[in-house]
Amino acid sequence: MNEPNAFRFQVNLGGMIDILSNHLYSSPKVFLRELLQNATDAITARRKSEPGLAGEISVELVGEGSGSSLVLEDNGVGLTEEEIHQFLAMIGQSSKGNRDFLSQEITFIGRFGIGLLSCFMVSDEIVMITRSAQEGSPPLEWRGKADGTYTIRKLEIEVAPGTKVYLRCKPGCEDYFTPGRVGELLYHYGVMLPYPIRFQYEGGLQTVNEHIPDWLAQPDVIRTRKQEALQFGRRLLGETFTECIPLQTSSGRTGGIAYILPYTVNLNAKKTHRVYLKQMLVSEKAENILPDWAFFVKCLIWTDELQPTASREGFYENERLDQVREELGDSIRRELIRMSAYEPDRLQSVIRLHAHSMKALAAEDDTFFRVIYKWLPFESTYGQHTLGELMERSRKLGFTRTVDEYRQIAHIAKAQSLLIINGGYVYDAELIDRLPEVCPDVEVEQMASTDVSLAFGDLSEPERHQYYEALRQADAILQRFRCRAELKRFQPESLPALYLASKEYNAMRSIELTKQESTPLFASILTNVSNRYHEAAYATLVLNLNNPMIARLFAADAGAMLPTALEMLYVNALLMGHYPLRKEELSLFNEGLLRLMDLGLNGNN
Ligand SMILES: Nc1ncnc2c1ncn2[C@@H]1O[C@H](COP(=O)(O)OP(=O)(O)OP(=O)(O)O)[C@@H](O)[C@H]1O
Repeated sequence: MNEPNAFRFQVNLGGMIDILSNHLYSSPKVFLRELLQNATDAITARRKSEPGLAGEISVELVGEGSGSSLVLEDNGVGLTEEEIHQFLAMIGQSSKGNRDFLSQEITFIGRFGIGLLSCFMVSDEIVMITRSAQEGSPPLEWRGKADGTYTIRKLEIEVAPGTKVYLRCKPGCEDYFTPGRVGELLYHYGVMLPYPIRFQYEGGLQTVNEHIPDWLAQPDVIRTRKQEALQFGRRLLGETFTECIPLQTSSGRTGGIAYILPYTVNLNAKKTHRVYLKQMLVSEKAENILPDWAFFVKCLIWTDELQPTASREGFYENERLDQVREELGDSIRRELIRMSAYEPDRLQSVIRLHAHSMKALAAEDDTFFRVIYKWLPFESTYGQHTLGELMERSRKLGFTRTVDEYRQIAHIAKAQSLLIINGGYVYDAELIDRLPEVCPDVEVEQMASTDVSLAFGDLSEPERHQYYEALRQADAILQRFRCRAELKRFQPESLPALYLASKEYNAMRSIELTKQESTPLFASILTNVSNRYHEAAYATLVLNLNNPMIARLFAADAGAMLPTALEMLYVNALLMGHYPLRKEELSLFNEGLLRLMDLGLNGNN
């Protein structure tokens, strides 16, 4: 039998570059990151056999904008001709040998063998002059083109070991070839690099990473040098901060600074942090490096133990990352606990801005909850207060589980000085529920709208007789809404009527509201469902005899006025309780209003 022919895959380099530039890298600017990274790796590799070598990276911009060139030189390990064929010209092949994703040892930053291709986003050709540090290696010139071809030639010149990369500005990329932009990007990516980077351009020379901040080795020093650390954060993250927290893992291999955001952020806000691997910025948008609750900080993190993904915009989810995330979270938690003991005012101002984050953390961590519960703010019928302040007012705290329930009873509870907390926002009810574990002398009780009726005063026997007939009429008027009328006395006087509904009734109401917006088929299914609730479903309109208008309505023979007045009171009570209105209730309100105006005008005539 004939052997099938074996062919090699061909790579369309143009297509490959398009994939990288449009789908892998967030912007062409990353070419400078990749070049700095290669230079750093090359120096690190050479220092393995020559530990005393002082690494150096120099960048030169010749000209500006179109027609200009950028040259990046390092005194690293260089490349032999064989290595060029094997690593440089082979896409996806790297000399850096740490492909093992589980490896704990990360010597080099690069490892995918694709980084250099990013240079094609800003230049049509990459020219490299390199001389390997191996004894007797000749200087070589490699020219790689975006069409996938390359040439190599030996050079008859004297050069020291190392590599020089030349890029000529491609039309449309002029912005990346100006001194301002190059200087800014070099700082951005290389400010923490251990090897000095010098940048030369027409009329200027600057050292990018003159002072490597010493909090890299010991993040704790920012406690005594806060202003410096805040300024560092402003330069790198472009925001003005007033608070920062040192971060460090137990291995000492990951550290950083967490800057507390000076404004309140949404629970779902994207959390992005800037991460330096081996002191080189690899990720500006790392999302997965801190616990979810830490959405109130923006961090600078440096590590030598995490594996970046090929795009560098995240890190591989593995046990190591889990541990780092946990320990960085611990650093933040510990600092907040420390503040509670020594700088409570500082902690309180953080809580005021980031209550949501603090509650998320307290919900997850009992110790933290015990430390900060007093300062957590809650909405209550006594206003917006911290739990500590509310507990000073009463050792018995009522709370609701939903915002709707709270709204339905807040006005009446307020009038009766009943302390009820709105537990409807995320984490709130959960935390209140746990309060007695922390403060055994505090009682908490979940309240439903039907519970406030406990504070209603019954009518006297003669009153009951007096209003019997009017109440019967009122009951009949409200029957079509499956609502009963009751006459009571309660506070505040200004509230004429209160709408109370059982859970079943509320369920039925919301099914009916959905029915009004559904297709006929779905509506008939919903009818079957809501029928199940009919038996148990009831609502009550409690009319307040303390209210002068209700007193007049029931005392006098209201006659023609009674049905309209009751319907209006019913709709008004629904609105006060924040219940959504059904179609017929809305039209009732409109018609009722007109009818009352009509009656009023006729009466006045
Ligand atoms: N300045 C340099 N000095 C020495 N060798 C270099 C230099 N730049 C590139 N190389 C060689 O070229 C290879 C390919 O580089 P490239 O940037 O494409 O990938 P990488 O750095 O290995 O991995 P990654 O894609 O993760 O950055 C490297 O593995 C290295 O062997």
